[in-house]
Amino acid sequence: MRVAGIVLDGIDVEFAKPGAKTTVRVLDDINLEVAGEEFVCLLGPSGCGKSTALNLIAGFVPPTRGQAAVDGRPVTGPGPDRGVVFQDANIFPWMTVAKNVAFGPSVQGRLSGRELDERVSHYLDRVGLAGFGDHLPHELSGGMRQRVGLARVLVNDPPVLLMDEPFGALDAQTRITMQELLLELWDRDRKTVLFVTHDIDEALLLGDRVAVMSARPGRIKTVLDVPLPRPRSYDAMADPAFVELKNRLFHELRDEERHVHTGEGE
Ligand SMILES: Nc1ncnc2c1ncn2[C@@H]1O[C@H](COP(=O)(O)OP(=O)(O)OP(=O)(O)O)[C@@H](O)[C@H]1O
Repeated sequence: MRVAGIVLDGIDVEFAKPGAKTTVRVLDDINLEVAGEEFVCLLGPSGCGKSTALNLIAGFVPPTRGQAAVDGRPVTGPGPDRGVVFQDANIFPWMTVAKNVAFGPSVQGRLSGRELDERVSHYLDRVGLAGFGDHLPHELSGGMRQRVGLARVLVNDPPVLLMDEPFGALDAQTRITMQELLLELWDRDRKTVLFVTHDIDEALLLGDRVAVMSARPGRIKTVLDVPLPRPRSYDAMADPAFVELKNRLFHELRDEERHVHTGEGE
């Protein structure tokens, strides 16, 4: 099956300044193509517009200029072809894990009760939560809640996954476990992924390419290939190619952080 790609073509996004009649430009002439089944990480300093770019592809934010397209169709709003995973797992606290995962497909109403149960247990199994279907979210750790968040999106089988720092709130060890889980899921069931992060290790461990954004207004400053073999695991971080790329990205990001702190580009 051909999987949808993403195209950002000449995108500007401007927001109204609170209390003023002027606008502030957050994204400036963003051009980026993510091929079908490609995993691209969007890396940049805080406030450079990474989430805005992701929200634009998700259809939550309209462009001021330019156009975003998924699978060749212009993005005009949210749609089932794009699954979005946020830092906060975004799960309903009053529903069991299984009911949370079943929520999307049950709203669509296309599956029989039995098909839905099978699908939910399949995805719970895939994210390592077999046996936790009856638990309530408050009974789970942060990592487990994020597994539920992933299953909730994967169960709809969207061809495109948009992930906004999904592991950003987790402790270091859990974060690595979740990164390895995502690698394993993606290796088996390729999707087109745009993954926002400000963590260089995470970007290099996960991505086929890393697009580095400049400080505000956000532009795509550099796009690096990550030629590390797959399947990857945490051990990839010891690869000399990883260390070299990390060094390059560190300097790219440090330059941009300096712009943030000196107010350049505002
Ligand atoms: N809806 C909005 N209205 C006005 N300003 C906004 C809106 N959304 C984002 N911004 C501003 O746009 C800028 C970029 O925000 P965005 O969240 O996209 O950056 P980011 O790179 O994801 O940041 P971080 O890494 O800190 O999460 C920020 O200055 C933010 O305050």
